[in-house]
Amino acid sequence: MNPPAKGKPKYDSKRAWSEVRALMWEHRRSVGIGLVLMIISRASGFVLPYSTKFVLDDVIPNKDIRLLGIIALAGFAATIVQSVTGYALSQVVSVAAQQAIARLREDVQGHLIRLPVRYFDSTKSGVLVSRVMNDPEGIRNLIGTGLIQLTGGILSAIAALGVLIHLNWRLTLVTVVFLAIFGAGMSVAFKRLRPIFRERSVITAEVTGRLTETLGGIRLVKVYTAEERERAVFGKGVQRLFANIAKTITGTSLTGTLGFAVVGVIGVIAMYVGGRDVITGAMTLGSLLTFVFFIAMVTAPLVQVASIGTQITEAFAGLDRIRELRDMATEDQEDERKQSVPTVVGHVKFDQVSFEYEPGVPVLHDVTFDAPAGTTTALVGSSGSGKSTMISLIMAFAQPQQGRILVDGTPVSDLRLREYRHHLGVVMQDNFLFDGTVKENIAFTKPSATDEEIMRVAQIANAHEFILGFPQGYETIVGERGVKLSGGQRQRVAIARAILADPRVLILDEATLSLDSESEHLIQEGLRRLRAGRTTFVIAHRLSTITSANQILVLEKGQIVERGTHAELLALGGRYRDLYSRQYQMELDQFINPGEEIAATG
Ligand SMILES: Nc1ncnc2c1ncn2[C@@H]1O[C@H](COP(=O)(O)OP(=O)(O)OP(=O)(O)O)[C@@H](O)[C@H]1O
Repeated sequence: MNPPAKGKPKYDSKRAWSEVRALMWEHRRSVGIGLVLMIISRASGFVLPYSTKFVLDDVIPNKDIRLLGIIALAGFAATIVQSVTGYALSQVVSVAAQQAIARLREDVQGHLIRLPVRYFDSTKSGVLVSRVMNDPEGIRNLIGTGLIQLTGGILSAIAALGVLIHLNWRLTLVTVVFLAIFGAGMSVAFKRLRPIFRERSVITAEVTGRLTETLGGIRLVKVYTAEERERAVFGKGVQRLFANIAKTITGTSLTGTLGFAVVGVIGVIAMYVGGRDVITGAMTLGSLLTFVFFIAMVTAPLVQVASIGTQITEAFAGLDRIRELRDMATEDQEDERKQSVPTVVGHVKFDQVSFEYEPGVPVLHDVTFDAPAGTTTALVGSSGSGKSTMISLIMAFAQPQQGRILVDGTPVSDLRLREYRHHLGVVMQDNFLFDGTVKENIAFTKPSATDEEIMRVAQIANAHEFILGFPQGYETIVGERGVKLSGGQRQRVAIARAILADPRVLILDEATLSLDSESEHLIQEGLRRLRAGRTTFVIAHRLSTITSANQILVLEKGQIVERGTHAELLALGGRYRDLYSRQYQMELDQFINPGEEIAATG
């Protein structure tokens, strides 16, 4: 597991504050009501301790039962007001905060999934999940009870301090000196704790990410009996998390202890100095007891301020991370600057395209070719030669560093991606299905499709028969990533899905594994129907595909080394012939699909 990312943009507290202000302004109604309720609640909390003074100084010496009744009534009323306002406060403010969290989560997820693909390649999914689910939680502490409690704490500490000065200013001065020492200790402690708190969210994201991967690859883990290794990796992560939490527990409990010690010392001083003042008559007994109560009313909020302060720093850090993410331009935002091209015919051209993922490591070099609308271009070449990279560029997942990719004469970089991708269709080796019904998976490309449409495309894709074979038919649940279907069945659902999308440009990555001849035939037929009339790019592994392609591009180390039709390239006797005799001839010898003999020999 990696240490926390270094070289991150610096934490911008000015911007964070302005964001918090904006957030509070947006929720000014509930924050305002919350503040009023909090002030009423805190003020009513003063009544009971302050009435002690009257009971001791006025009621008892004068045996004034009437006044005692009034004080008791006032105390009772204040308690009710305090409880009701306290309840209303949490209702108004907490609900508003949760609503804001829900909205922010929606917002962040919406922004995240519109970011360019390269961002997902370079960021762990655990981190992304945490960005959407955990970081917005911080809001709770800002517009929820956190900041209001903080304000309330500070206000009531100030008010209580006023009462203390009124009761005995000398004693108050001594108290303040000790509180200042406590405050300084707290500030040092929290300065040290803050980075540890921040690191916690990084560790949590990493551990969650790894756990998600382990579960996603559970079959691989089991086959290679890697359970113990995965447990150890997870254990290490969890221990790191534990060590981090342990540090913060030690830190916070130390500050708590310091708080208790300070309160104790202040209590002792109050008892000693105050006791002498009572003896000398400088202070009444009632004032002394009230003083002691009010010391607690000053210190308790201060301790609270320190802990809420940490939560608020956490919240700031979370919002800061969200801001970083939201500052990244989404593909939609980039689209706004581009011209709208509603129709795509499907004429694709690569014009001296060069591309690298990592600076200085070229993956494609000076690739030029023309794929007229409706034709099929087969990409062949050894592993790592750049076939998938070419496909990524066609899907506009990445932009070439040099050269242009033109669609109907317009550079892809000038097209609105949303509009362009609307005309794309894909069928990959490992077709991703979502956990839902077969019907939902086919309709993924057109949610408004009718049952008849879905059935029609399933028939064209040769999927209808096997779907009807399931007891639940089209309502069969396919399981996460489609695990409940066979590879060939998944492939056919993906073909149906692509047919429904009715794309102008089609991308196929043929399966490398041999399927039994029956389903192989059904899939080939489905693909043939899908390809008809569409510009198709296919990473070809099947002989029937390359023989029927309009052009074959032979890639080697990111360059096109040969191009032409199957017959032309065979006649050339070069790299393609080599590949052909090694790969396809073997296939031809072992396994001939119906109809292929003619194509292969023809
Ligand atoms: N996201 C990425 N970041 C960095 N390098 C990458 C990335 N994806 C691919 N590459 C590199 O680019 C080169 C070409 O990979 P590509 O996947 O295009 O090859 P391919 O011809 O499709 O191979 P295969 O037939 O094995 O799928 C490889 O050297 C690979 O390591």
